Amino acid sequence: MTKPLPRKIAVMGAGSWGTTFAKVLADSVADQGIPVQIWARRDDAAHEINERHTNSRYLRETKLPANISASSNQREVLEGADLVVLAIPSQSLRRELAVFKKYFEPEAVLLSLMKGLERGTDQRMSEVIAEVTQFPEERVAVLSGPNLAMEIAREQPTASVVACTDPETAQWIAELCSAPYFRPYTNDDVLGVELGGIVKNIIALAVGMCDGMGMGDNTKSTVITRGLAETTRLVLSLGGRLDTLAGLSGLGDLVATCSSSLSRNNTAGRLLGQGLFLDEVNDRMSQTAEGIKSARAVFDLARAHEVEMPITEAVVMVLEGSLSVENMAARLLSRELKSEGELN
Ligand SMILES: NC(=O)c1ccc[n+]([C@@H]2O[C@H](COP(=O)([O-])OP(=O)(O)OC[C@H]3O[C@@H](n4cnc5c(N)ncnc54)[C@H](O)[C@@H]3O)[C@@H](O)[C@H]2O)c1
Ligand SMILES: O=P(O)(O)OC[C@H](O)CO
Repeated sequence: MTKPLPRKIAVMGAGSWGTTFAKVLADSVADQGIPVQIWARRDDAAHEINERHTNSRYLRETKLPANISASSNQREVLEGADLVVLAIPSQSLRRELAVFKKYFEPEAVLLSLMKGLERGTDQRMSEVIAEVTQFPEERVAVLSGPNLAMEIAREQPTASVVACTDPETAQWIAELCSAPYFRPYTNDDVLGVELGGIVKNIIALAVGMCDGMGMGDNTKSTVITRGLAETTRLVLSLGGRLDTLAGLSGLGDLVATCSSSLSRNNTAGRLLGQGLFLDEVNDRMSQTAEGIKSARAVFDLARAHEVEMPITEAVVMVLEGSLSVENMAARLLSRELKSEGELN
């Protein structure tokens, strides 16, 4: 361990990923006697975690380890926490941070699990965190990878990536979340890791739309591959690295999300492909599908940097009602022919 062990770990958000990642942490640090405390918005969710060691709304019957507790009081959860994990919907982060930051320990490390881009500012979550808290980038990290919460809650093996510009911080976090069924790698390309996790949600919406319209595996593979190409163009133009996109937080997460019926983004896309209106899809989704809100921000960011992202553009048009799902394929296929290797 490169830094001292944390006295306590706080996880802000008791949804499916916040609760599951709290379990990963708790399983990882159980022998070291480090408590993991979850902040739940609702009292009844905190009560259920404390009394029954379950969070049935999100994780059904999964039993949570004994060293996890919960509270709906932000101050109680954050006081004494040297590692703070943030797992709430991306569009609400800025507002919630304004409250959380009053209780952060001055030397705490902040870790984002979120995979959205802020609408209006086009900022990644690590950028929002740094701006609102004024914490130095050495103490702001992100975790991203092929991490469907329900599979990890069932302890099915997976890997992920902890990214921070400070390798020592990334290593410290990786050691704290290394469980028998969860293997974290480290990376210093924060932008590449974070954007891979954001854009894959939009590509998963597109894949879901194709599924919903009854298209087959050639179509799916084409969207995934060309989705990776446009993600790569964006990441490279903003200073991220190509090898990051070939890794778990790039290709790995893209494949998992686009293939899985557990994915909320894939599911939302499928419902749109089946002909539901966006309002109807939103009504049916009880959980966060980040791509729906982030698509416009990603497209704006790409345009500001003159990066072509045709799949993202088509998804934005479908979401905003200026293109029907039925016409999406025709629009993408009628573009000017080009060489596959062109990254710009
Ligand atoms: N679920 C997954 O498999 C998974 C995996 C990796 C990353 N993520 C990312 O983690 C983040 C959280 O996702 P999740 O799956 O836990 O979402 P979720 O919808 O399951 O839960 C969201 C949690 O945030 C709370 N919340 C909702 N609105 C809020 C608000 N306005 N302010 C504060 N809290 C609010 C909810 O009460 C809930 O506890 C997202 O960015 C998602 O993309 C999810
Ligand atoms: O359910 P989704 O679509 O938010 O995807 C969950 C994770 O990001 C997969 O890694």
